[in-house]
Amino acid sequence: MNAAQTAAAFQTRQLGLLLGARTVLHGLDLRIPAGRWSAIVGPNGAGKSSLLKLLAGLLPGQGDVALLGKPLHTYSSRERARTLAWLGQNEGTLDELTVYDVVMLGRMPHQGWLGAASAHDHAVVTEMLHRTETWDYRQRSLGEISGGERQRVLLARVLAVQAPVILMDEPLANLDPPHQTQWLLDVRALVRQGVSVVSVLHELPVALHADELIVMQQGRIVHQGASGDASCHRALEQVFQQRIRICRVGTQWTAIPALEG
Ligand SMILES: Nc1ncnc2c1ncn2[C@@H]1O[C@H](COP(=O)(O)OP(=O)(O)OP(=O)(O)O)[C@@H](O)[C@H]1O
Repeated sequence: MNAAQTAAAFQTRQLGLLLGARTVLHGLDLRIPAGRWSAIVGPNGAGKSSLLKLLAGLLPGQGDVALLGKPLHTYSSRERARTLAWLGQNEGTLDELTVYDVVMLGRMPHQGWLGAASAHDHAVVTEMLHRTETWDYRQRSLGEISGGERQRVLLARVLAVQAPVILMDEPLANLDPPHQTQWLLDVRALVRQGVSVVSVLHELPVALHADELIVMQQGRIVHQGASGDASCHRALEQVFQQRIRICRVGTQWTAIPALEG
């Protein structure tokens, strides 16, 4: 086990979020292991995206967040951008940029303030465009490609950061089944390299492949544990109001709609 794996990717203490009069997150004490893939799941409005944004330092909340053993607020913005890569939802401001330039944005934390992209930066961008099968669109603007193609470009940008910690909010949105499978394989490869991946997912059959699930409901964590554990499956069925069943298909766990009664 290397040093990054012995530390937690994230450790929170009494992490809370109040939006207007509404308590969105209720004092969460959470440890997310390093070098693993953790998937945050739960019903609409449970607070999943809010939690991810607080872990990324994108929203001010109450309480503390430590990233790889060090308080998040003590990171410089540049150091944080190198350490933690973020894939969010609805990033509409990039529409005018070419696909190539969007992926090159992932290299910015590695460049000097006025520095041009290096040959290494171009090589990494090229590799990630090929890996996400977006190379053919590289000269088109982000606003001129389909939703799934766009999602793959944003994934390429996140991969181009080559950060030890990656946060992804609904990374499978608009991806067709083969690209969902590819995403799963990419995440596994990242974890094998020691990267910590935390993703918010609605696709339970994919989430059930994570090392660990964090199950949320109404701003609280109701379960955290291995995705294959029976207690985890019961927690999922409970937060989704017994309207899904977790069952085994071959060697895999999956979720199906509970159509009976
Ligand atoms: N600006 C806001 N003001 C007040 N409440 C908000 C605001 N933004 C979000 N909320 C509320 O915070 C709660 C958590 O929202 P969040 O987006 O974190 O949930 P989520 O679990 O990611 O949901 P979904 O699965 O629908 O994406 C929801 O009840 C939402 O209505």
